[in-house]
Amino acid sequence: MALYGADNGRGELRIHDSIDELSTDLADYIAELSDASVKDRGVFTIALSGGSLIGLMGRLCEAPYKKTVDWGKWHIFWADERVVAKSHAESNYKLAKDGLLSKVPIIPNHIHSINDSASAEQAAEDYEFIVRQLVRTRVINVSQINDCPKFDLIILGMGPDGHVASLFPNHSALNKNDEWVTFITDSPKPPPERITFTMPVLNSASNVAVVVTGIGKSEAVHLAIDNVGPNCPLLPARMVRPSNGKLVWFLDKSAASELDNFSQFSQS
Ligand SMILES: O=C(O)[C@H](O)[C@@H](O)[C@H](O)[C@H](O)COP(=O)(O)O
Repeated sequence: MALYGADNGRGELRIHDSIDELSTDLADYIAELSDASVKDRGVFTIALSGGSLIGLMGRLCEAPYKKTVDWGKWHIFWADERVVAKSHAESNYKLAKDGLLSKVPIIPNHIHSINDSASAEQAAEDYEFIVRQLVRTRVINVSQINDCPKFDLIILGMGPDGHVASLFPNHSALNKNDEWVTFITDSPKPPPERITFTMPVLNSASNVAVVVTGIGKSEAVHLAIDNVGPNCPLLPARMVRPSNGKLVWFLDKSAASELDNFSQFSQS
């Protein structure tokens, strides 16, 4: 059974007994957002990350979602990407293509992948150009607050160090406020070269989901969500607070186990 924590200002918590249950809830959530967005604007813009997330989204390729989701209206982006060839085992594009995109009828030119034959710096510049074009043509919504792109959904994983997308703790990319897409060449998590949406873009989305499983991330979940006082290290995941959107955490019990109110959730 899914256990829903109250929103403490750091997002809605959806804590699940099993990975299986989490995957179904995640598929329901994405399908509902897609329906609402297609009804409202005729498109659904979703930005993916890499890692275990794509496997957890796998339920979307199964019944009933495979038939009921309006895949032709989806536009796919990457909140972050490793700067490697699209055919490379480390490519987030390849991961998503093999695990999801090749199994559902998404229109090929709605899949907005990076320029994989350029340097990290050039790839970031090119990707921002693509996003700007689609903002101009209103495929991607725009935030009235800061003119940033307003994706219908940005879906993130989180590392045990609290990184999201390719925004790592204590890295200068975390403070980039004047660009939509930036690059790094020294990622602590391999491979080193990556491009990533900046924090203002993450926080401009209509919906942000952070999907985290496993005991190895429980401390970072605690630091990202609980009130941990002024000496708390500045975790990228804690900085995710959509200014005019909704944040939802999808956690399994292991990842949630160090939350201050975990015992309360587990009894509800
Ligand atoms: O390309 C990447 O490496 C990412 O987008 C990264 O932010 C990832 O989502 C987290 O590191 C969680 O990855 P895991 O779920 O595999 O631990």
